[in-house]
Amino acid sequence: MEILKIENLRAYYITSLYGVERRVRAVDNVSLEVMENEILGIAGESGCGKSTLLKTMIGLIKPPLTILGGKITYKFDGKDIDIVSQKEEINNLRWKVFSYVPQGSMSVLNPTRKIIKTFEDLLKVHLKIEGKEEIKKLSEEHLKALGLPSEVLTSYPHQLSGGMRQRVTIALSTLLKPKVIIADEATTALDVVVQRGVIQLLKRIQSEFKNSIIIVTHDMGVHANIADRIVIMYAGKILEVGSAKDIFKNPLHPYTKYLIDSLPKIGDKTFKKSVPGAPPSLLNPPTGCRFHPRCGMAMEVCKENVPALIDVGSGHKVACFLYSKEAEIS
Ligand SMILES: Nc1ncnc2c1ncn2[C@@H]1O[C@H](COP(=O)(O)OP(=O)(O)OP(=O)(O)O)[C@@H](O)[C@H]1O
Repeated sequence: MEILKIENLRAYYITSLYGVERRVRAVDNVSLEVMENEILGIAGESGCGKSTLLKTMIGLIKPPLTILGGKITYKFDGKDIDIVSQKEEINNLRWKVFSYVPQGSMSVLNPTRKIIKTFEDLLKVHLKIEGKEEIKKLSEEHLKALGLPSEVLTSYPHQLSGGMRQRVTIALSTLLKPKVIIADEATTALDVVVQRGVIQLLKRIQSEFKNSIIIVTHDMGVHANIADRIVIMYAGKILEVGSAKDIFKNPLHPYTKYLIDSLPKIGDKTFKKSVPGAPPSLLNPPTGCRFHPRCGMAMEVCKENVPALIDVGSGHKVACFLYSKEAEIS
């Protein structure tokens, strides 16, 4: 069963300079389902719209970011809540239904307060728990369940290592047992050993609480380690979705093939080809398939029509005219 459904979402940054309107088409007609009890990875190069897609999922929609169409529906307690048309519901959903782990842990933890204070705020506001002893007990139990030392509660953020701070941030975001955890580049800027600790923590949370985790990173190595399914984004669109096994063993879209082929393999000393050309500007993206100017397989149709994202079997979806003639309806 799906817990979150995104349908035909268009989220643009609309600005105006000297009376001239600029539209950055960061998320352009994107549809996606997040299933219960899965780790979904969202991959793609810098600027392709990954963070914008996450922002819309958590209802962080402030100008210049504007939703021009589509739905973002959370399903819980037998209800469907579309946070585009029911913005006022976002505060009821945050922390309990979804929580967000942002890129830098220091932006969540107050540097002037001990960690326990941040746990306390969350428990007081959302669960109306006031007793200091009960707050301490619940916080300690939660950290213990996640294999983290409870001593961190009496520390200030600067007394912890970057990796521990990130893990504490993740622990905080799971304190109220949300059904969906949305993590933006949670492992970026951490060294590989610390990165492994964070990945293990996310996996442990998922197996413990059976919730869904959405993890955004450009690092395909992290996706290989953690994701059940992977979404490949390019220039504001989804080009491919599939199980991690399908994406790594049987990538279909020429762009995904480049991404996978460029990954280093032990013992393989062959030259790795990078994707030719540069990512397009989302102010004025190419017509047709947005990848066609960089694609070695491009055909005439790719220049004019936008390929629809089609299921080619077992939930493996691809938007490419090599696999289906169906074009997107705009
Ligand atoms: N506040 C903003 N105003 C205008 N354009 C923006 C704004 N924020 C992001 N963009 C543009 O939207 C597009 C998508 O950006 P986004 O941050 O979603 O990409 P990303 O894939 O998450 O990249 P990264 O991995 O570098 O964070 C980019 O072209 C970016 O320049």
